[in-house]
Amino acid sequence: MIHLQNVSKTYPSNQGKSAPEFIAVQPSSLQVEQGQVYGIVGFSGAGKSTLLRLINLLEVPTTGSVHVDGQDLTMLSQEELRIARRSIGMIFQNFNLLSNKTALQNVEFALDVAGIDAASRKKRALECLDIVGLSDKAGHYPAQLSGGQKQRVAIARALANNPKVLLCDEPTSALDPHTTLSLLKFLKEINRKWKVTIVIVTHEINVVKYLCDEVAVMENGHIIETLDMRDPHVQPSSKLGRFLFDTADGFTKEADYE
Ligand SMILES: Nc1ncnc2c1ncn2[C@@H]1O[C@H](COP(=O)(O)OP(=O)(O)OP(=O)(O)O)[C@@H](O)[C@H]1O
Repeated sequence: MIHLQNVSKTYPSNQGKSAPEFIAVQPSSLQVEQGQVYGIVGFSGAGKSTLLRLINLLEVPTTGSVHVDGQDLTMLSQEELRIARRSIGMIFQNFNLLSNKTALQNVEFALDVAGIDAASRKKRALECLDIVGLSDKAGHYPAQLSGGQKQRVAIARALANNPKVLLCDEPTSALDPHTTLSLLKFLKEINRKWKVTIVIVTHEINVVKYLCDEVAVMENGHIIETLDMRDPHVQPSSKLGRFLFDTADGFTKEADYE
């Protein structure tokens, strides 16, 4: 479903033109099968979000190709890319809801962008709010919703166009443990019920253990190893992988890693 081949991302230095560029993602390859939940873990600044955003070309790769559902997104025109992106939903740590729109209008927005007419838009948006269990909050503004509810609206918006892929950028980082668990259960259900392929960036190894079929461990812009989480005897071979996985309570403290 997703195949990144030798993708890299370099940013110009903010220290002036003569300073060296910054390589956020070193040439990396990654393959995600249809229906998988794929995790990307690592410490802050490792390049996880950048790698995720390369999948829907929110970041244009400096090198390499990005195949999603059989199409090389780097070869598409802007209009073709706009259409291809309907198959790729995304949710963010801070929800990214429009504060001046209600829950319903936020979901409708994604359908509006996709050119769906007003009547069908409302019907589908209500359906999506129902899927996330928020029909009764359709008229509420983001400020009137809890963090977990906001993330559910964001998920409803991401699902509105029936995506094949859902990209999740630290979706539980702003949530308390109880809300996190209920959201993870919900993401699992979306994956199982609607066969949506999920890629999730997280720094919480518990999220990986609960949700992921496979995980890529990132350090300094490199994917240093990938692990099959379906294997009950899976053993990380990298120092960072062992540190992340062996932390007793599953939550990692970067300050403890040397
Ligand atoms: N637009 C940009 N311009 C310049 N540098 C950037 C840009 N976006 C990201 N970076 C840099 O690239 C590196 C990787 O960032 P990225 O957000 O991908 O890391 P991350 O692993 O997701 O970290 P976090 O968990 O803190 O979000 C960081 O050092 C960051 O400062």
